[in-house]
Amino acid sequence: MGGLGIDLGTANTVVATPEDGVVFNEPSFLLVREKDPHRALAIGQDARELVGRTPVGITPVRPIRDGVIVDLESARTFVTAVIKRVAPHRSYGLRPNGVISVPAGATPLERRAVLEVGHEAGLRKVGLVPEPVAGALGCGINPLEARAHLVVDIGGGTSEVTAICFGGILSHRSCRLAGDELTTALYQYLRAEHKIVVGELTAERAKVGTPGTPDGQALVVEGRDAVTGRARLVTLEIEEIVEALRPTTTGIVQTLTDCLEDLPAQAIGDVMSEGLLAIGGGAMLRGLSQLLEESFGFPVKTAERPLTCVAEGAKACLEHPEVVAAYSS
Ligand SMILES: Nc1ncnc2c1ncn2[C@@H]1O[C@H](COP(=O)(O)OP(=O)(O)OP(=O)(O)O)[C@@H](O)[C@H]1O
Repeated sequence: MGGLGIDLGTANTVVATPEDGVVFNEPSFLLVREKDPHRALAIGQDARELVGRTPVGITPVRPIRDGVIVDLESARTFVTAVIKRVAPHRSYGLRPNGVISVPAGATPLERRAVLEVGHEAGLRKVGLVPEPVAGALGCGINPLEARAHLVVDIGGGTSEVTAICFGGILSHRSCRLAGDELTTALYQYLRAEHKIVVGELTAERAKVGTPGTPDGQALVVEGRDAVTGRARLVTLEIEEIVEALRPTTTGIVQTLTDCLEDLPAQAIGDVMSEGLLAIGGGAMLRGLSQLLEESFGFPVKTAERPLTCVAEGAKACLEHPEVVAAYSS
């Protein structure tokens, strides 16, 4: 059976299909003409690259904030363009079915907005699944078994901590301390401590690290001196980055603590023996899994593919509608 598993994220949108796996994995950005907001000029990476250098009359839009749709019209334009991009090459028939992930804490109104956008963007049947449930499924965990699983999803806009068991949510907490906030914290640290102003993309690169370089290697960051305005380089040791981000990561630890406090004792036993599953791009932050293990004393397993496991789980739901049905309320 065909169809699309869709993770509509604040930072990235990922689409997976049963036939081909991940077929779209790009930033949730859209570029439109102000006079014609229904037509996408560019989406994803192409649109993201133009941020900060768009000509007059053209606007970059992020239709998703904190995991939920903030602008129905641009979300519809964005999702329609994404489906057009991934669907023509495949034999889905005219209107593919879709399962879309939503934050576990989404309100009924926010869930309805996603359903509406899915239908209007051309999907035939649309199912919704909570992100931690999809993420767990995408990592090979059965979210219907009679055993508690604790999932932390550190995305672009929010960190969500959710305990799931037997088709239901045991406890859930979320905070707005996630990838975007970590990037902002690093930007502010560089300005305050090193008197250097960097671009958003530079701060993001410093947070993520350079692919292919060893984890402990220092980073050289380029920016503008806050006083003289001249270009300047700063070398940042990894330990310094970890410390600069400490106030934000401590907030994420607090959210986990709050969620654990709501858990029944029997479920705590499951979590102690099985540990915590960390998903979302922020789960790859250097030093984070060690911090969580030190704070809670149980193992932390970072997903093998933290950025795509939610879409892969949503795709798996196409073949397991019982998961969508169980977690639909
Ligand atoms: N190696 C890395 N280290 C730290 N952060 C990373 C790394 N790779 C990606 N990120 C961050 O992960 C975030 C994106 O994660 P993800 O795609 O899971 O979020 P999202 O699903 O779009 O957001 P949300 O769940 O809030 O809607 C970005 O802030 C990005 O900077």
